[in-house]
Amino acid sequence: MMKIALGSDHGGYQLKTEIVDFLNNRSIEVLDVGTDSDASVDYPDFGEKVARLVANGDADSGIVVCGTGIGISIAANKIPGIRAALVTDSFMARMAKEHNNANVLALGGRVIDQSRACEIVAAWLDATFEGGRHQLRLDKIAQLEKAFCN
Ligand SMILES: O=C[C@H](O)[C@H](O)[C@H](O)COP(=O)(O)O
Repeated sequence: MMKIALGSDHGGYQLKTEIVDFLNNRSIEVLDVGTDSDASVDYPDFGEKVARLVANGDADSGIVVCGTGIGISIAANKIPGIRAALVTDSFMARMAKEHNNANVLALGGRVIDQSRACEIVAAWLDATFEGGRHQLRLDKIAQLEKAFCN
């Protein structure tokens, strides 16, 4: 069964609960790292938790949500091996997988509604990485990571 790590701050909490239901309906196992309420928390803590689960192979991929999706995607992208993509529509979601092989999807709980979020998650899950020229570009990103992270 596919496993997805899911995390948010308070700005993404409500949308996260709706995504949990959507994933459960698709028989996907959800590793929910929190947050668990609307109380104010710091998005880097949850971006890190999701990214670590994906980077170490405990989850197949991840979804992170904050108010805009910006801060939590920046945080997740600091973990080596993570390609977090902030998307706002299903075309971007499909491209994030087909071209960028994004292993973390970032969403804005104050930007998109539940139905848009579900369309986006479905488009990302159902797409397939195309490889080829796109793999060469991902290899360049991996080289950048090697050069600047130790
Ligand atoms: O990129 C950051 C996120 O959008 C946060 O969810 C946002 O900055 C939180 O703002 P506040 O603390 O004012 O609720």
